[in-house]
Amino acid sequence: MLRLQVLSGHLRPGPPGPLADRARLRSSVCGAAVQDRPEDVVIVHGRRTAIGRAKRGRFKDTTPDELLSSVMKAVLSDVKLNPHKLGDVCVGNVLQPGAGALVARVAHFLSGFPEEVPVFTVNRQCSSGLQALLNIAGAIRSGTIDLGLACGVESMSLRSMTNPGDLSSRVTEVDQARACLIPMGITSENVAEKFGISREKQDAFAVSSHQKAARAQTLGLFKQEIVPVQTRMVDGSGAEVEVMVSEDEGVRPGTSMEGLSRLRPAFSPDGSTTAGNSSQVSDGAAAVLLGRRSAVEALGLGVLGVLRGSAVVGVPPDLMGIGPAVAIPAALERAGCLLRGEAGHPAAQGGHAAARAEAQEQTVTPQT
Ligand SMILES: CC(=O)SCCNC(=O)CCNC(=O)[C@H](O)C(C)(C)COP(=O)(O)OP(=O)(O)OC[C@H]1O[C@@H](n2cnc3c(N)ncnc32)[C@H](O)[C@@H]1OP(=O)(O)O
Repeated sequence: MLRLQVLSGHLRPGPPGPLADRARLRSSVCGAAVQDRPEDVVIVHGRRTAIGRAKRGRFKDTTPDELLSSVMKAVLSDVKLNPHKLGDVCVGNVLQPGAGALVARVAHFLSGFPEEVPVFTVNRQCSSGLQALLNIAGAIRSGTIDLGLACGVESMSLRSMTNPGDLSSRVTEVDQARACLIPMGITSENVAEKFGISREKQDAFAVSSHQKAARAQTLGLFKQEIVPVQTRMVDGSGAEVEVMVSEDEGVRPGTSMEGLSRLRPAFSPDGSTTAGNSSQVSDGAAAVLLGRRSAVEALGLGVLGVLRGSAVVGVPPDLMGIGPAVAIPAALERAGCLLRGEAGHPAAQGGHAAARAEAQEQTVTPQT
């Protein structure tokens, strides 16, 4: 939707700006490179829940199957598609048992989807939802299915990140295996140190990010994509109350450099990663409907975008946050897209939060 159009705008030559319509989308660098083909994998529609603050927000007592079901139903109902038309459903998840396989199938039936439509789940850590999208796209490309639903869901309120599960006692004998056990906050510190990303730079990025999100909220730009969810939560007095969740909870419009500078490092006494410049712990879900262009057009559905290419690249576990800085240039190259700036920027070769932002600033101009 709007977000897709803005991202495509980043890839156009000249100053970035929102694309007004589909014709302009097609004239973007990626779009111009390839003509429409019946076998294109296209994006039809997508919705998400609001992002709740884990453990303290209004989704803290909502189970992930309910979050997931709300977006699964909304996407199909928006485009008036009978769920029987879905060839497959893939759900990305990290923390729920078995990557949320049971959560996904329960959500499927809570949504009123038929049993003939299968569901599977995938865990590629932070990229699990994206991987779900690639799995559905792959099945469309191979001719296995015509249409599919790619989703992602997480409840960080109801599950913890701390239990690594059963691992060999030899995990400490192999450096890279041992590095897989490093907490993510420390990997952020490693990235900041390796790429010289100062506390000031991280705080500045956080301020800019909160400002953009607050402005978008004020302008109502997220309304189109957020599915309002009616749920229940236990409030401070212990009473169960009914709530409607329709706005992201992590946005702090009053965020300032001065306020952020007062926060203590969250993971290491001498570190630079704080509660203010970290990714937050959150609860939420999203779903995207994909299909082969020929099947989508035969059903009279619209096309929001085309999946031109994708790439997955492994990175050192102790620097795991740099993933997007390496994978984005690789994906754009595979898609035949041009990058604004230089794909060879040092942080693009190997960046967490601000480092990743640094690389992206050099390759994809941030929207103001
Ligand atoms: C590839 C990937 O993305 S991997 C990432 C996976 N996710 C993670 O690793 C999660 C990392 N983040 C975390 O673990 C947590 O967010 C932490 C540990 C950094 C912080 O957790 P919390 O202490 O619960 O953070 P919380 O958001 O509640 O903020 C704590 C306090 O910091 C201060 N604070 C936080 N943000 C701001 C801000 N923008 N401006 C000013 N003060 C702030 C406030 O005083 C806040 O207390 P309040 O909510 O009562 O006002």
